[in-house]
Amino acid sequence: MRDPALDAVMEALKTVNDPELHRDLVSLGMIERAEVSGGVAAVKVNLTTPACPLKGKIEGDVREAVMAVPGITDVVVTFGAMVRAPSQPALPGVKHVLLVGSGKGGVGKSSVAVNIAAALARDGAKVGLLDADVYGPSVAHMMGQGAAKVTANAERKMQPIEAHGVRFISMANLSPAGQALVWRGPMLHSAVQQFLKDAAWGDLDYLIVDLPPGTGDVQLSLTQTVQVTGAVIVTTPQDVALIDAARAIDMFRKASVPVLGIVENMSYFVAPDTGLTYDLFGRGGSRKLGAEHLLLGEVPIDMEVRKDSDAGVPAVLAHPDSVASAALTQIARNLAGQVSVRSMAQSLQQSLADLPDQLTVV
Ligand SMILES: Nc1ncnc2c1ncn2[C@@H]1O[C@H](COP(=O)(O)OP(=O)(O)OP(=O)(O)O)[C@@H](O)[C@H]1O
Repeated sequence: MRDPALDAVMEALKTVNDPELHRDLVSLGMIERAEVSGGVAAVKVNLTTPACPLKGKIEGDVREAVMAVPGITDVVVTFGAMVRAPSQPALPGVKHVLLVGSGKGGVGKSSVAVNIAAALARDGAKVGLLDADVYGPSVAHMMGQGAAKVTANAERKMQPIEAHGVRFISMANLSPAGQALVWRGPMLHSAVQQFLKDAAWGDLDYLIVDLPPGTGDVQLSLTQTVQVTGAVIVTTPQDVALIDAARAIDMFRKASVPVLGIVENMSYFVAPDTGLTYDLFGRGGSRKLGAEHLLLGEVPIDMEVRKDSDAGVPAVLAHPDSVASAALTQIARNLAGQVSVRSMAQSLQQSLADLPDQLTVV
């Protein structure tokens, strides 16, 4: 028997749009459960990522729409999440490979990659982190696992190390500490292949890859080895960094890797004693990279970010309430949001392509 109160709640939910996907929650299949009992509605929304940047807005919109239904006196909104895999998942079990690159060194690419990974994992996503910065691997140290060694499992696959809720592999955990790696292109190609394909990553929503700075062999090798969902470019706002960042963007464009957004690191500095803000490198400079590139966020220079890195705990976990950590957390969520939008657009395109020819809109 149909429940008219439940029907009315479902009708109300059809008026609530996902703010990023611009379609209603019902037709997107995001309402996992809706019940009405004694005037109280219980609605479970299945998000496209646990790191949804607009969870609060969706909750507010659902509440408002359902409370407007006559007879409803309260509404309880709960959330679940399932990251959608693209039609061609990157690797078996790995839904999305996301590259973190930069035009030049020292702009904070590894710090951003580590904090994005930790923030997504804290939000409930299954996250891996591959340190492909084979010349200057710093991820192991930043994760507090500089001395750990990668072992082989029963299937003779590399077993990623786990820390802060993230599975990761870094060259630093394979080579004796302090030894420089003198590798040439083909060796690098096979090392990156092995890290990706011969590691027991297990099921992952996101595999974050910390690339070496610049536009070289490793970057190309990666884009040729797996289906990459997209790349993030980390830059400081100063002109010399932006020129190199533009080069990195161009490289990804040529390799057909979508650039999902820009992270402006070391954007500004707030003096802890006076509270005054200094735009040391010219805050907002990354907008010069062009309006078509989404700015995922601006991270201030914060001594805690550096200290936490050195102490082996990502800042988003060690000091979650600092301005820099809040920015990094929001960047991770904005990135997850971009991945959802891309996946949705891809699956819509796919369903259009699957339509019989006579139905295709011309
Ligand atoms: N927002 C920030 N505030 C303060 N220190 C930062 C910030 N971002 C990064 N750092 C520090 O700057 C240094 C360089 O950062 P990181 O190693 O992440 O850069 P990178 O671009 O990956 O460098 P490389 O190209 O050499 O691998 C580190 O000491 C790091 O702790």
